[in-house]
Amino acid sequence: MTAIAAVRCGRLQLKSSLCKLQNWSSSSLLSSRSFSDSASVTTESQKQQIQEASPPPIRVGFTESAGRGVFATRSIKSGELVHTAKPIVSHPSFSSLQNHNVCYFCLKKISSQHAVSFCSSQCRDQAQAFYDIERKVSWAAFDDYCRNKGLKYPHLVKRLACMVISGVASADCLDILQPASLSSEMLYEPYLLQVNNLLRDCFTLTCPVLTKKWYTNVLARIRINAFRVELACGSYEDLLSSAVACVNSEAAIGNAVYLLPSLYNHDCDPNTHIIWIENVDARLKALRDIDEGEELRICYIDASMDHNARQALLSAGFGFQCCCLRCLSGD
Ligand SMILES: C[S@@+](CC[C@H](N)C(=O)[O-])C[C@H]1O[C@@H](n2cnc3c(N)ncnc32)[C@H](O)[C@@H]1O
Repeated sequence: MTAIAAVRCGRLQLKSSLCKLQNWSSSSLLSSRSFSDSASVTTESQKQQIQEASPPPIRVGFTESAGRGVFATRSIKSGELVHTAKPIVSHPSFSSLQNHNVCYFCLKKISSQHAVSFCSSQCRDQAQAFYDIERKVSWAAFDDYCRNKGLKYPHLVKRLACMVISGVASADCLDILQPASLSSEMLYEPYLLQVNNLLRDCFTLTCPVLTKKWYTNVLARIRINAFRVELACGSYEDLLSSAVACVNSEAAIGNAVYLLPSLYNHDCDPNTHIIWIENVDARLKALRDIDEGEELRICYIDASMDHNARQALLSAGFGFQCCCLRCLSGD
């Protein structure tokens, strides 16, 4: 289903969801941060106050050809932090778990003896409810299968399932996001059935909402909305290569799905990028001056690829043909 079709099919639901999204202050998933790194702002506490006082200078609206998108409500300066976002769901990568080097909740770098460790008591507390569920189940078969097949999304589904069972997330929390169209061949791919069976078997204590339909719906949304989380190694600028989503990488510390960042459309010459400095909390920063009313777009893939490779990846991974100015120029 294309973006437009998805919007048409779910108009009523999307309208009410959009109203919720525009009500920034009531959304616990968004932090209302927006500030300029100007010289007049000198101290961290002043920055903090401004961040907390200002709503982000953006709104969600409909584009002409790419479904919903994010638009500037005022001019935004190059380098400005547009907003930050906490994930709806996240999970460390296999290599992070193997190397015991990230917090199991926020993905902050740590060094530990165990695959499951937390960087702070706050992270432990926030993870407690779903981790208690997770610990009741033996995941060995599920983990082995996913590792051998190189699958990362089922881990996001596994964590979301535990969050739903523990009551910290609702079963429909990803419904607002655009789903990928999963072809019938994909739906009946042996691995998908296998993972679904493994997941169902793991929940012998079963939650009635976690049906195969739930799993398929969640996976369809995760497929095009999950970000690969890669820390920016302390450098704030020149991070275009970090502004990628949904591509395989050994460097990734984990994967995560966010609400507002999922509504940014793609451009091969983006005006905004998404970066991670310390942990899974995402920062959306302007890459150049953006005019009021202009759409903010990020790059989903490695922008250094050539035209044909970019088009092929966007078509296969996200189901659209890119018509950005760079692609139209043949670059
Ligand atoms: C992560 S979502 C972005 C938000 C989406 N437009 C929505 O309404 O939820 C990715 C999807 O948006 C659409 N999209 C994003 N960038 C696009 C572009 N440059 N041209 C056409 N469609 C685009 C595609 O359908 C893609 O699968």
